[in-house]
Amino acid sequence: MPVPKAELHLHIEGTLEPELAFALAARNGVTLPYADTDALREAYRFSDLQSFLDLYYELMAVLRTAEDFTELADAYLERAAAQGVRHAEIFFDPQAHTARGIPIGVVIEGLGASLDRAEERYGISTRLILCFLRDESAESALATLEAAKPYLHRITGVGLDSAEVGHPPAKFREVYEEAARLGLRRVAHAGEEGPAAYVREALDVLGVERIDHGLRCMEDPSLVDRLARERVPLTLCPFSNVRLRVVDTLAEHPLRTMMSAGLLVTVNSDDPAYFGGYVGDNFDGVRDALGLTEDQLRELARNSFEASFLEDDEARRARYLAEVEAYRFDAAE
Ligand SMILES: Nc1ncnc2[nH]cnc12
Ligand SMILES: [Zn+2]
Repeated sequence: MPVPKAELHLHIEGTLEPELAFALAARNGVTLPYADTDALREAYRFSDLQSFLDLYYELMAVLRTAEDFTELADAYLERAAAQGVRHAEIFFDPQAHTARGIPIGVVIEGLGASLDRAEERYGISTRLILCFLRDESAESALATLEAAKPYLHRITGVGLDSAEVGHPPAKFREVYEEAARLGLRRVAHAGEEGPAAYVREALDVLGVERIDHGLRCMEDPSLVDRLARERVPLTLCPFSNVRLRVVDTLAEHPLRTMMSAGLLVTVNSDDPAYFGGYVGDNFDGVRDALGLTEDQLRELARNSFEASFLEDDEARRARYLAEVEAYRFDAAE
């Protein structure tokens, strides 16, 4: 069994595997502009974040009913469990669905039906994080949070994703203030393609507790010092960074340098159906490409639970951390 871990940066729509996409397309009478799953996989060659997002939003057309969202989450949880995931904090993009006429309640209740039985079926505890699309307007983000109010019992926090450059965090000050008033936790993608200044802005203007990606903080040494001192978690996604050309190769990924700088980093899969692997595959990939030691892998697993939003269940966090300490790498596989 792989090392126990939490996954903290995972877009549920990014777990849509080609086989499920075609099955849902057939069920819902949606025509995809690809002949078959092989032709679709051929399209998974990305030049940057936007070229990925174009396909990611296009394929969402197959998700129409609550059952579709339940099936999508079930498929992710099953794969995640097999890769050692014990806790998952799952992003979803409501505006990508409401824009197609799918009510937000269908999305949340569909995902919720899967998450309600995740512990019993897959041994995974879960949280749901509602993300705003940063290339949509601030008003649209506010309307989305308003529409989510009947479902807040299912939502732990808010996030910010989609095309980063040109959409700085400060654009969403008001909706993050409202989210804080509602008692929601706050995270944001920053420093993936955008500059280190966006990471600072996410902390200072949006009050986020974790940064998703955050890679480009490395261009600003005083920001690195601050992130390390304040123990702000960074949810890294190594396979994603290679596929979206944020880094050239896995061997050049700054993960190790970031750990050495004292940063609280975690390893995650982002959009595993598109980027060549789930979170355990990302762990194996960086272990091999960067020559990580067992101690470093254990540190990454420990970090994932420390960075998780388990403050409402510290007993569970302690149990997971004990599992990490008891794990024997030499007995694996
Ligand atoms: N890596 C990523 N960056 C920004 N938005 C996303 N939405 C899904 N994956 C994303
Ligand atoms: Zn992401």
